[in-house]
Amino acid sequence: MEDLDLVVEDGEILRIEGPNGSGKTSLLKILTGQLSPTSGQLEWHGRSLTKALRDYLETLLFIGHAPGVTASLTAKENLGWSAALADIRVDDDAVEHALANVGLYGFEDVTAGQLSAGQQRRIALARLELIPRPLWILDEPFTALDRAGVGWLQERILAHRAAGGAIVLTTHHEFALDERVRTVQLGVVHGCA
Ligand SMILES: Nc1ncnc2c1ncn2[C@@H]1O[C@H](COP(=O)(O)OP(=O)(O)OP(=O)(O)O)[C@@H](O)[C@H]1O
Repeated sequence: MEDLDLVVEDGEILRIEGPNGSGKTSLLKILTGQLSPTSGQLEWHGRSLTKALRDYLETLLFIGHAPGVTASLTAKENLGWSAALADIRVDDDAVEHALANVGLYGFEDVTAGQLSAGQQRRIALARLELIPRPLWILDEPFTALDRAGVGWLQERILAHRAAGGAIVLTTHHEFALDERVRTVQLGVVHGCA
């Protein structure tokens, strides 16, 4: 990545585009504090991200390329752990409600390893329902979702923006958000066209 200069405002969707290997996931790792850039700087509310990292991470909800669920835990346990790691106190009803909202009613007590790829992705996405954070950073969130799941996620993203939230995402999927989605194009990787 070179000459990358971007600002993400409240109430904005920023889509990172680029071919395989162009650095989309690496950029998201930099934006989530998991990787340090070799040069350049990141700021959050005018403060250097290095200094503001703790405060920044409390505003952030990151869902990575892999669903990040533990196969041996049930859907409910996975989501409960996610909430605990985010320091959010939730009761069983809230967890079950979030799972129902992502279409996992009746699967609450099934271990994630026994669920399909799309259902595991839905457990991860249930964090969006349960953990209130203004900034969402989502790496390929549409992966493995069926048409209904894609529709739900599109609506959820638009609702988050309408509520003043910000979303940074990567996706290879064509999706129907709207013309107000800003796009950053990362470099071309040579190879198959
Ligand atoms: N852990 C790593 N160590 C060394 N190089 C890495 C590492 N992770 C990624 N890279 C390099 O960075 C490049 C960009 O990888 P990245 O995962 O950011 O691409 P991407 O745009 O997200 O790709 P895709 O569309 O396939 O998900 C890779 O081709 C690889 O050369």
